[in-house]
This record gives sequence, structure tokens and C-alpha cells, in this order.
Amino acid sequence: MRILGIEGTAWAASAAVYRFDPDAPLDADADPFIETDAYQPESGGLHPREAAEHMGEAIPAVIEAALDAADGPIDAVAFSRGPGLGPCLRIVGTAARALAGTLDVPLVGVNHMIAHLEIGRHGSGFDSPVCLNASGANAHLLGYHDGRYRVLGETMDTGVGNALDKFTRHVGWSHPGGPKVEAAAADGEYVDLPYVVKGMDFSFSGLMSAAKDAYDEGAPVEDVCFSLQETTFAMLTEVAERALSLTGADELVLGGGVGQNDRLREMLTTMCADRDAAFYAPEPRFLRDNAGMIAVLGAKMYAAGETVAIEDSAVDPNFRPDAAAVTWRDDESVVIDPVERPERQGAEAVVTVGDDRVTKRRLPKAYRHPALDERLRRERTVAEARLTSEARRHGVPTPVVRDVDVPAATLTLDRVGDRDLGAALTPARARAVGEHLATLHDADIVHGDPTVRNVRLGDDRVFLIDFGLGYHSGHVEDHAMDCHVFEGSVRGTAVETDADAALTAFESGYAARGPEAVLSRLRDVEGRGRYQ
Ligand SMILES: C[C@@H](O)[C@H](NC(=O)OP(=O)(O)OC[C@H]1O[C@@H](n2cnc3c(N)ncnc32)[C@H](O)[C@@H]1O)C(=O)O
Ligand SMILES: Nc1ncnc2c1ncn2[C@@H]1O[C@H](COP(=O)(O)OP(=O)(O)OP(=O)(O)O)[C@@H](O)[C@H]1O
Ligand SMILES: [Fe+2]
Repeated sequence: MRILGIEGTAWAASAAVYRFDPDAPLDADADPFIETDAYQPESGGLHPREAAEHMGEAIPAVIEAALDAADGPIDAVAFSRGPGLGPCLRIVGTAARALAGTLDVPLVGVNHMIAHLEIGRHGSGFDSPVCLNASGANAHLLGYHDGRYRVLGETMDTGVGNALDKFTRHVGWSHPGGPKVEAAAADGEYVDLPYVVKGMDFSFSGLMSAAKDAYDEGAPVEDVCFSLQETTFAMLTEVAERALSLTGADELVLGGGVGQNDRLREMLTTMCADRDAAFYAPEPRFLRDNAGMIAVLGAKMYAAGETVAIEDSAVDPNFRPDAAAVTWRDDESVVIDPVERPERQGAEAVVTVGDDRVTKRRLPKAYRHPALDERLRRERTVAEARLTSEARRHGVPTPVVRDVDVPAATLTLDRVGDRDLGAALTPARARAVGEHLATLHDADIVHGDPTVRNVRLGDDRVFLIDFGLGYHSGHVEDHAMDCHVFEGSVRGTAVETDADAALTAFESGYAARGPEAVLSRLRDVEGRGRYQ
């Protein structure tokens, strides 16, 4: 069989043909033919109108080249339905419908972000990886769970490539900026920049403003580029490690154009090796936008009967990866391990659990620059000690802190509970988490990482642990983010009906003690389209 794939969400006008045997497992070595015509802006960043003009001009020829290479009949036409720039998507949608009509074959509507993930799963042969998408307009972590790709974490503002591109625009370099940052970084030295991770979500806006300011104030551009890479990629690597830790997965794949960066791949390789996880990054032509990934996912969807009628095939510029039902696979990624082990490797620390006491050591992370590593381990050890105690004074059950050794980044805590919430979620327990978070927020404390792994269950009490990402804030936005982190961790690990019941209870617990404004901001946070 032959699937023709068409990609055109932004800069890449691309078409591909993928041949496969529908009666055999997909062959990871069978190479799609790919033809791409890239849009290169004359100045500044991507202009949506110019990008669409380029798309309109370039698409017919790349499709022609793919049809020539097909060397036989096409069985289906797959195209990127979104997310992406509306004007580009509409051109590609129209071309795909016309072609499917002319060839009289079915149409397959592909989610571009899922395609970035599936091409890695396909190439690696992994069963159930967590996927880090590091692309221009997006940055997020996906894990397959309960019939969908769940968004375990994502950028709260711009995509990672766009963030780098904005910095290079500021210093007058041409688009795309990512490769230029990488080249300049080779001669740079480290300077401190803001590092923002909230649970498995993260933000680049403060970091990029600080980088621009540093440059404007005379810091050598090589140093800023070096530090931008060190900081941005350490954030992505950290959240990827958190996602592995939360879901119990031991495979990671990378997708997206920023994945072409050697330093990012090096950090992910180191992180995975240190926790005995397998890592796979596709070759560059499958990382950046390309129709090969659309054709390969198109083949899987087609084989599963996932075609779309012309009248239902409208494009969607905000097509989120968790909006697509995944009908072409039936295994499961999330394996919550309910066994209480005496030594646990969390995402950040090694925790040794004794009869009454627990020792938590934040060991150095080899993937991070030593200066950044030192700073994070110290700041988080101090924050955890302080906020764990402060929370308890406000009536939230937390472990008593027995000892703090800041230079060794080590805490000794009372042992609390006998299970993590992830292993035994109920509405009543989720409700208690809602009450506890509202109590913290009322005292201007943000937990920073309230996932189901950071809630411990005692006989009749629900404890919050792991305040290392916590800080003081009275802002509604920060309080809503805390709730968002909890809800994301429930959605990413519990089956839908259990998650629905738990989150209803969580929100009613929150509402009983906290202001309505936080829950309504939570709806805004969830609804924000992040394609910008
Ligand atoms: C929706 C779709 O249109 C969008 N596609 C996209 O952003 O193109 P992609 O090919 O995945 O990524 C392009 C980005 O990748 C960055 N990039 C390319 N090479 C890089 C490198 N060596 N280091 C860092 N960034 C790099 C570029 O600067 C640019 O921002 C997306 O996937 O988000
Ligand atoms: N005080 C405690 N009492 C009992 N168990 C604990 C305690 N502190 C930690 N644990 C156990 O160790 C695990 C990891 O601890 P913690 O979350 O503090 O580390 P971490 O490295 O920050 O992990 P992650 O970032 O993955 O949540 C917890 O999920 C819990 O099972
Ligand atoms: Fe992309």
C-alpha cells in the first residue's frame, strides 16, 4: 500500500510517500520518500501571509514529486489538520481534498504534534514512550494513557523554537535562530538566567526577556546563547525526567525541529542513561517539520480505519494532541508502581525510606551545567525545608523536618503515610488535596509541584510532600497553576471516569476553602491556545 502525506502547518511545504504492507507490522526501516520546499523569510520571523503565499506556490510541485516517486497507485491521502497557521493549513487541506477526490481514495486527517511523536515511536520500536516535542511553535510532553495522548506538561507561553528565534531577532540575526544560537554557544560561558518549571509545565517568557536584557547590557552574545541553551534545555530535560518518574515509563523519544540541537540531545541522553531509561531521537529530517511523519502516522491511522469524510475534514489551527482519539494502538504507557520501595529515585532526588525517617538527597544531575545544578539543588533544598514547616503551621499535614544539610542538598524528614495518592486515588482524598491547596494559597504559599506522587496517604490523613518547587505568592494565576498541575497529573495517570470523579471532588474541596476566582482562572489556563 502507498500513503501520500502532505505537511504544511507553517514553513515546510512537504509531500511524502510511504509504502507499507497492511498485513505486516510497520517496518521501521522502510523509508518514506520526502520532498520539501522551505519558506525562508526575507527579514524578521515567519509572516503568516507570506508563509501562506509560499505554501500555495510550493505545494503543487512537492506533491507532483511525491506522486512521481510513488511509482504505483496511492491508497490514501494523509494531511496535517493542525495545529498550525490557519492560512497555511487551509491551503494544504484544500490540496489534500482535491487530490483525494481526483484519485478517488480516502482522506486521513493527521494531528501534526502526534505525528512528531509517532515518527519517534516508529523509528525506535519502543512500546510506550513518553515523548518530548521540542518544536518551533510548541513544547510539550505527551504520554499515551486511556485511549489518548495526554499532555503531561507544556509551555505556558511560547514554543521553544519561537523563544530562541525571538532572541536572535532581537540581536539582528536571520530566521531561523535556533541553529545560530547553537553555533554561537560553542564559544560561550555560563551566566545565570531565570529557570521556571511548575510541575511538568514551564515558561520561557521571563527567561527570554532576561536574555535580551543581558545582551543589551553588554554581555557577550556567545555567553547569552550558551546560557540560553543550558537553561532552556535543562528545563526541558527536567520536565521529561519528571514525566518518566510520574508515569513509571522507561522510554523517551524526542520530536520537533529544536531536537536537531546536539546539546539538547546530549542532555536527554545523559538524563535517560542515569535513570536506566532508553532514549531515541529520530534523524534530523524526521525531527523538523516533514511530510514523512504525516505519511507514516497516516498509514497507521488508515490501517486502523481512521479516515475522514471530506465534509468533516476542516482544518483546526488549535488542534490539541489530546483532542484526537487514538484508535491505532491499544497498549498502555502509565504503569504506576504501587510497591513501597526502601530506596526511590524520584525525578529530582534519591529518597531512602526508613522506619520512621526519610532521607532525601538531591544528587548532582550530570546533564546540567554545574553552576545551574548547584543553584537549583541549594534553592530547592532551602525552599523545601522552609515551606514544608510553614505549611504545617497553617494546618496542612506535612512531614516534620528533622535536619537540613544545605551544602549536601540533603533533608531528613519524618516518614508520613503508607502510599502515594497515585496508587490509591479516591474522590475523598482528592477533595482533601483541594482543601489543603486552598489553605496553602490563603497563606500565600504555592506548592509548585502538587502531583499525585507528592501526596501521601496515612490512615486518616492526606499529607503534602516535596515542596522543593514551592514559593510565596498571592497571585490568582500562580494558585490556578498549582491546581492545574494537580489536575494534569490526575488526567495523566487515572482512567477518565476516575479522574472525572476525583477532579470534581478536588474542586469542591478547593471551593470550600478558597476563592472562586482561582477555579475560574483554572478554566482560562486550560483553554489557552498555545499556538503563537
Ligand atoms: C505547528 C508546526 O508548524 C510547528 N513547526 C515548527 O515549529 O517547525 P519545526 O521544524 O518543528 O521547528 C522549527 C524550529 O526549530 C528551531 N531549530 C532548528 N534547528 C535548531 C537547532 N540546531 N537548535 C535549536 N533550534 C533549532 C528553529 O529555530 C525553529 O524555531 C510545530 O511543530 O510546533
Ligand atoms: N516524608 C516522606 N514519607 C514517606 N514517603 C516519602 C516521604 N518523602 C518522600 N517519600 C517517598 O519518596 C517519593 C519521592 O519523594 P519526593 O517526591 O520528595 O522526591 P522527588 O525526587 O522530588 O520526586 P518527584 O519529583 O518525582 O515527585 C515520594 O513519591 C514518596 O513515595
Ligand atoms: Fe512541527
